[in-house]
Amino acid sequence: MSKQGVILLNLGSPDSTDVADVRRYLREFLMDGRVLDAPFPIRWFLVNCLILPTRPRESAEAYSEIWREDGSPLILISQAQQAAFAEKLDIPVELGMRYGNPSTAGALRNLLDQGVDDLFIVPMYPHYAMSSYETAVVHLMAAVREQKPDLKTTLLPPFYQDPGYIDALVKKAAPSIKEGNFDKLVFSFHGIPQRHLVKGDPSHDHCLTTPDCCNTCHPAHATCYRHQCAMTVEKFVAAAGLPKEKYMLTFQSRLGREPWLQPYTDKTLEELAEQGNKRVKVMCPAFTADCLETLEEIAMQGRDSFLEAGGEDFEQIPCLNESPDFIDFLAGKVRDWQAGHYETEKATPPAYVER
Ligand SMILES: C=CC1=C(C)c2cc3[nH]c(cc4nc(cc5[nH]c(cc1n2)c(C)c5CCC(=O)O)C(CCC(=O)O)=C4C)c(C)c3C=C
Ligand SMILES: [Fe+2]
Ligand SMILES: [Fe+2]
Repeated sequence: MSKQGVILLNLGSPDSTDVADVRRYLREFLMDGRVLDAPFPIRWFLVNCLILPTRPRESAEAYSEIWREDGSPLILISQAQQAAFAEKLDIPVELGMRYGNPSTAGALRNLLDQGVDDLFIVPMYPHYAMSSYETAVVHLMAAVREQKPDLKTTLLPPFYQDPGYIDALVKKAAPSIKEGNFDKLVFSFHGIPQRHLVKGDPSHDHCLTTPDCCNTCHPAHATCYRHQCAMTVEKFVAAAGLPKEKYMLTFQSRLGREPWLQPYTDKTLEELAEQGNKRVKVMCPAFTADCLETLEEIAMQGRDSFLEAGGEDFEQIPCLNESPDFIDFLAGKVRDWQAGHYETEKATPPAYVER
């Protein structure tokens, strides 16, 4: 008899708002070759000589604005998701962060200590990006190799257009949008460098080769973050019945000088206000838990710049967090796995025949 377990993966927060803790977290985050993908010596120079001397202080201040009495919102919300999830299932559920604590290796160890030998992996990212979904999974699989190479594992694919996820998003937004009392709903996704899209295109012949590449059927979309974000928006507005003039898709949180996915959220919010849009709602579907990027960058900085540019009413619609519809949706995925609806990763290669 095998023993099943679930691991939820997210990116993580610093342990506290102390500059030293934020520096340690940023070093781990930015030395990840899937986040800053320059060759190691250049990455080392960028991180240690250009970013770490100043950014930890600025980031620590930003974290202090959103920090709760008992810790980081991202960690606390993720733990609440874990608890809500565990209540729905009768198997162990652990939470592992890519950077910082609780660590992915520790979460795996806890599951193995409980005798788990069949693991369902749930990256809490609806969209595939090298710097979110991929790095979290690769990091876990390195821990699996170290701790129990023969562990049976099954991976939940990105769920960016799954009707259950879209339905949970629509229900979350409903109290804010159902009266139609807004000029624009902005879907703001965490950005990535444009270069990452091209790098992640397995066909080497699609992403960003034409302006509307994301609307053309192509196998590259299995790993195309921009396509997957656009699909989330398309499915959402179809389900919510929103006309084209009522919404926009933008990308936030850029870092460095190279071009990231556009349009940029910060510039768009100012432009919207300048064009006379008085009431704006923003939702951030790339995050399943509220965090620095939603609570500080959007709900504080975004609000300030929108109001300063002439806007009057601004709302950041909360992420899915521990909303019952979202937890039910994920619990349904676990039940599908338990019912054998996912293929296992084990495949027997054909015998090698010498010619
Ligand atoms: C959709 C999810 C995310 C993608 C894609 C992503 C890409 C990405 N991020 C950075 C740089 C930073 N991100 C930081 C924090 C952070 N990012 C995400 C999600 C995605 N990042 C989360 C959930 C968080 C954690 C927020 C929290 O509440 O703790 C940070 C640290 C904070 C700061 O100093 O701004 C950095 C730095 C890059 C460069 C990148 C793509 C290449
Ligand atoms: Fe990020
Ligand atoms: Fe694309």
